Amino acid sequence: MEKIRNFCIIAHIDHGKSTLADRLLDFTGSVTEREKQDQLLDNMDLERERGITIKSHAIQMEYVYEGETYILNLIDTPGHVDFSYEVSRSIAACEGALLVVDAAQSIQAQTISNLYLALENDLEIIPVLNKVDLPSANPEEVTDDIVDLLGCDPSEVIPASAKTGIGIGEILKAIIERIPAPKGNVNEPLQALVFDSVYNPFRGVETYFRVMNGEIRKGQKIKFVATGKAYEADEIGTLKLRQMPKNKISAGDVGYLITGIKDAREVKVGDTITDAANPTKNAIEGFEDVKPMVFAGIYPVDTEDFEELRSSMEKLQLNDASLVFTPESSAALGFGFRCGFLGMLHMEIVQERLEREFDMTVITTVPNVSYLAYTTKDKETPIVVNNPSDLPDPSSLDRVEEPYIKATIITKSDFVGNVMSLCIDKRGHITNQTYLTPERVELNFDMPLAEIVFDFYDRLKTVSKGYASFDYSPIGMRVSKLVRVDILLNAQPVDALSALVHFDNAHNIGKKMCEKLKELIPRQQFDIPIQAAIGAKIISRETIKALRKDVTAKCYGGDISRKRKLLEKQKKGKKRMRQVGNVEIPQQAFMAVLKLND
Ligand SMILES: Nc1nc2c(ncn2[C@@H]2O[C@H](COP(=O)(O)OP(=O)(O)OP(=O)(O)O)[C@@H](O)[C@H]2O)c(=O)[nH]1
Repeated sequence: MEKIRNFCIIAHIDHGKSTLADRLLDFTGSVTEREKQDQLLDNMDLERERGITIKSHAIQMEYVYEGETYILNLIDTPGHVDFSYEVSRSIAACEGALLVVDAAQSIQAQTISNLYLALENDLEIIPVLNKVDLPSANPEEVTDDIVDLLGCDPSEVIPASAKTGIGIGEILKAIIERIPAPKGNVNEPLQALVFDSVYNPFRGVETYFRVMNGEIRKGQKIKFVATGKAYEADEIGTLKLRQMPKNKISAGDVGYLITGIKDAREVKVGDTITDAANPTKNAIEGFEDVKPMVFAGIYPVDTEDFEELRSSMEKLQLNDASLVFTPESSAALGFGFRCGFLGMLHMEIVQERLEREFDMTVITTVPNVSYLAYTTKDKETPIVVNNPSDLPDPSSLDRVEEPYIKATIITKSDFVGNVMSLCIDKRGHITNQTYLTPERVELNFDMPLAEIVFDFYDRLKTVSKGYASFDYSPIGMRVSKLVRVDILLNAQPVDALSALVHFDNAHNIGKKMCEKLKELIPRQQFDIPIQAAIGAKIISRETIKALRKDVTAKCYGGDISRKRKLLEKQKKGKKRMRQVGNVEIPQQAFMAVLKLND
């Protein structure tokens, strides 16, 4: 165990995490030249075909230092804020972290948020100043920034280039000398932390774990503490470029487990694996069920495809444990599902996979966050509102609470004004402002999650000309004045177009919604009034004027095949349209509320 080092790499996006990992693998000879050319690529093709993530989640290197062979386990952390809980679990499996900072860009929002996670887990931090080869690098200044942030000595910061290989030997030396060896007792009952899992269509769920105490043996009867389920460890092993089956993995080490589990939901990141017969008394602390943050309806374009959609969603859930869904029905769209996602990125991935892997064309409705509503009858028991139609009638409503987040934004001082007005526009309250250097400012805001899940990040990039980085973490529920804005087309309410918005913005949003829908809904053979309403009160109105579009008008003469082609083309264009009453609504219209500022 003294010869094992478990570490992760934390960095802001694009600061060179993956490139550094590759360089470490090269330097330790974990990939031979041939493997680099042949097997690595083969492996990747295969993985691509099977639809498994190409990146490895943990990789083991061997490195000889001062005559002793060390085992270095590099544990990968997911990069996107949607998956921050998973980052915290990966971090919990390590004793140390390389904090990679780009020598041209210095410290950014995710550098800080990931650093805090690492410090909470008592990790030894090794600061790496990457990209020193860049002409635009500012090594002295950025080193000062790092020293200020960590309170370390400037000599502890390792200048490196993941591209040219500068400093890689120094980094390996620091990993061995500065990161403590894992602690743990081989003689105690098995206690292993699940930090990741992937779904492999041929072998079932592969679970990645770090043994904290005891050991896990091939064939052992094991149990997952949170789910309470027991399995046989069919195969265990360590992860090099490919899986290396082993007979046993002991305290301190990292490995994979295959048990024939076919449903990803049975393996939860953060859970503890233990021996079924002699279970540990101390499950690893801090287990959390991942909670979806964003909800939206998914409906088949063709109502007849509902059952097919259900079976596709069930299959998708087998390998995406964080996807949740329940059937719902909409007067406008018929039967579909209300789905919960970790964030907007996750929602896009799910929609994309339904189309690509299952050939389903779906309509997604306006996403919203999850609210809690209390009625005057019962002011204590909340009603969970994941769908605008679940909001109780305003007359019976006592109060509504919405989720808030703490946002961390780092930007240049020139853009502080712009960023502040954006955040205030998004109902944010500034809580802190710190000058990291005379040019760089860290701003903290408390903001409603609902305001940032949609277009916030894009607008932040615009107002800061790209010089702002952003991260957030949830801070609980707060009371808010919410109303539901309904949309009526041809005097018929279209429930799938309803949105929950803050009262102060409701009139403005209602007006913009009507204008946007007028743009997006194609003209039809009759006038279509569009109205926005809060309860029975109409707050805005537009009209789409009638038009008859005859696509075959151009086809004079008798060429029937050409005419058919045009009609076919027109049918395709309609694919993502839904007939609601006698109005055809294209997919974009259902998302119109998100694009009001375009
Ligand atoms: N010049 C120079 N470029 C580098 C260096 N390290 C990484 N890069 C480049 O920086 C870009 C981002 O590097 P990645 O390794 O993909 O960064 P990452 O942090 O893994 O990014 P994500 O995976 O998107 O989070 C790539 O274009 C790299 O080629 C370096 O030391 N010097």
